[in-house]
Amino acid sequence: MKQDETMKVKRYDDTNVNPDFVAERKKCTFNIELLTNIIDGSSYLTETRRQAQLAVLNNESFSNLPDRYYASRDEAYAQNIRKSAAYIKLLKEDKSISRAESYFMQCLIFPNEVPPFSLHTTMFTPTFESMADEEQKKLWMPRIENYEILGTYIQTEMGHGTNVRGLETTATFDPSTDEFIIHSPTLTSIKWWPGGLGKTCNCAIVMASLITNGRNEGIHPFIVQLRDFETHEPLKGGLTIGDIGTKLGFHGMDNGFVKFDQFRIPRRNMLMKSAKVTRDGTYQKEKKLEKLKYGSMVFVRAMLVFNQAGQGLAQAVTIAARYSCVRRQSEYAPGQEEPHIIEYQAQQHILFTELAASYIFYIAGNKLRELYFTMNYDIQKGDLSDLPELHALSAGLKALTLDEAVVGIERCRLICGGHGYSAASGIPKIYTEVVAACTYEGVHPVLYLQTARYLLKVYQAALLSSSASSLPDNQSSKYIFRHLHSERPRFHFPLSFVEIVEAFERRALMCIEKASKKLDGLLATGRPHHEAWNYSACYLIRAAKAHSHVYLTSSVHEQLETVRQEDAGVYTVLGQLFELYALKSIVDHAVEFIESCGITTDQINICIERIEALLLNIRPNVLPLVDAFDFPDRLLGSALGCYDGNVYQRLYEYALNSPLNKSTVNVAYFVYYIAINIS
Ligand SMILES: CCCCCCCC/C=C\CCCCCCCC(=O)SCCNC(=O)CCNC(=O)[C@H](O)C(C)(C)COP(=O)(O)OP(=O)(O)OC[C@H]1O[C@@H](n2cnc3c(N)ncnc32)[C@H](O)[C@@H]1OP(=O)(O)O
Ligand SMILES: Cc1cc2nc3c(=O)[nH]c(=O)nc-3n(C[C@H](O)[C@H](O)[C@H](O)COP(=O)(O)OP(=O)(O)OC[C@H]3O[C@@H](n4cnc5c(N)ncnc54)[C@H](O)[C@@H]3O)c2cc1C
Repeated sequence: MKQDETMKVKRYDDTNVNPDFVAERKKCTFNIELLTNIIDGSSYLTETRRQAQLAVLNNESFSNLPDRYYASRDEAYAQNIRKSAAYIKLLKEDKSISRAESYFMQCLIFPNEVPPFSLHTTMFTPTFESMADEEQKKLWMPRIENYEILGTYIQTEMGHGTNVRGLETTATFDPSTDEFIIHSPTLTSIKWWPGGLGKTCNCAIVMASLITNGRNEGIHPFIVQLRDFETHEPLKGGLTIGDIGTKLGFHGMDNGFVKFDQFRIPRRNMLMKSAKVTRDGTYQKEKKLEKLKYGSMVFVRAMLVFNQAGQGLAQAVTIAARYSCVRRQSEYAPGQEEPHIIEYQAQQHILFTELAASYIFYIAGNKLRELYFTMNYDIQKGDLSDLPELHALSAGLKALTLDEAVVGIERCRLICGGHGYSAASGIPKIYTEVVAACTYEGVHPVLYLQTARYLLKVYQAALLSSSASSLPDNQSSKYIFRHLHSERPRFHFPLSFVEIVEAFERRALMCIEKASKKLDGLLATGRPHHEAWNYSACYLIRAAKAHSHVYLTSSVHEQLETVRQEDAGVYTVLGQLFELYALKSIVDHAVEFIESCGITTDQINICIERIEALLLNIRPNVLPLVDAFDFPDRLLGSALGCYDGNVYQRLYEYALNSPLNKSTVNVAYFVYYIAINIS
């Protein structure tokens, strides 16, 4: 990115900071900058992010006016389009902007929003790059990279989302014209939900059932132009396109629908890397590459762990923590000043356990992102051996971390009392964005079941093997082999970090064993496989959750081992957060740990006591620990969570800006009450 000499705006306003915050920050016992570097991945990435954020703050085109919480849907969409145009213009003009820089910029330009063009970068382009053949890439990629083509990813239909194989849209090959005819045969086959489809994108990858020579060959991807490149009008020839209307959140996003009515596209618009239809209508496929078509779902699921679960929860925690250090309430000691609400143990228990969870999701999410890029390198070269592992891991972790994050975000809102319910707190916006991710890219029961399917296969393999050596080191399920053939250790309390990881592994192994037994038991009674599978779902889902917890604890433990060599202060606080998250999970799932690890209820009580001790340990560092996330105020968009702690002044300004305050007597009130009473 070109450096701008005129950069003047600071990321924080560090003048006029609330004195309570100054006192809180003095209590810090560790090096905040080092922790920030760990969260970002390196000091280089911290610096890159800060430069990118400064570039956004210094550029007036990226302002959030009209106020994002008062904007109507029309205004919210228009604002996103204005900012998108400025952002894309910048990317086109400054080719030195790296991928990382553009990512950091995008997060701040569209705070807690998925902007209308985002499907272009997260799904459309990756799917095209992965599924198109070399000739197709040469033809299309320059216009895709140049944003002349702005694409979305069209898969879900009004009647089918989860069951991708059940999609009804057809792409029938017509050899007389060398074209595919895309068609929505029913109301339920209308494509529904794709981001940016309603008003913004001019092209799309459309997933449809390929029919050639009278045979249905299953779901395949096609690149389809939807709008005229000059006028942006929907193309003629059988397209009805629109916006699907108001949703829980995503107000600035035009999630859309499209009905295809015998719409024709050239044969070569089918993406032909792993399967193709020749000029005479012959269908050929490379079976080994078949699952590549699901690749972009794996990509986004893997990214959502750090991007939505980690970052979303961390933002809500930052807001709740800062507010808790400002807000005073209730008489604690008779006759004395009201304490900050952070001093109440009940507040600490919620806040600090969510703080711990946000660190765990962030750090494990970063590791998963790295793993994705490492494994995907081979996958794209045609070696798909790591794909099942990557699919199982990303599906389970997407589900588990987002399930826990949305509950955590809501808990953070609740511990802010009444002001948490105001949009000005920033938390409602974070919640509506993050909870969307619980639905898109796959609903969670379905994703857990995908993970469980993989785990049972690994378990079966482990039963037949006597060592773990047959699994590569990067496989997260290697513990199944290791523990299946080894004695359960005696756990000592309080648990060491190494013991914590092993306890999670033992619990997961037990859940997998139980799921396997349940399934086998039902099969043994003569039930067909699909029925036995369905009635084992509760066991299978428990196994998938337990396995995902193993990845969270083991990957953060691995990070802790590195930090231990680097800095004692950071190691201590990160270790406290790790322990708190782990012990709370053990207490929450006590029955499973008692049964799998041979521990007692008394030992669970030791964990409960230890949690209380950890709350006291974490207390002095609470503000520095959220400062380490290094979120600019603009990203948080919160009167309660700003860096300077001037909560009440900002709340008052927010209220004064309410559109309802533009007049002293409201027009509607005048018309329906005063005018009627007068007559
Ligand atoms: C540094 C960069 C940072 C970037 C940051 C980015 C942040 C992003 C933030 C914000 C942007 C996002 C904005 C919104 C985007 C929203 C987009 C959408 O929502 S698009 C719609 C998604 N739709 C679903 O997810 C449907 C869910 N359904 C499915 O996934 C499948 O169809 C499923 C799993 C239910 C299929 O089930 P079956 O049983 O019918 O499977 P069969 O198709 O027959 O396949 C069976 C085999 O394929 C494997 N498989 C299934 N899915 C796989 C996959 N994804 N990858 C690999 N293998 C897969 C299975 O494990 C199985 O393998 P075996 O036979 O056991 O070996
Ligand atoms: C904000 C948002 C953005 C989106 N963006 C896009 C996009 O860009 N492109 C796109 O193509 N799609 C998009 N989607 C669609 C999204 O991917 C689907 O909504 C999602 O995959 C779920 O499908 P469905 O809505 O049909 O739910 P269904 O599949 O009908 O599921 C409904 C419920 O039934 C249960 N269920 C269903 N099947 C099973 C099963 N096999 N086992 C157990 N339980 C089951 C689950 O509880 C599930 O929640 C978006 C959705 C949202 C909310």
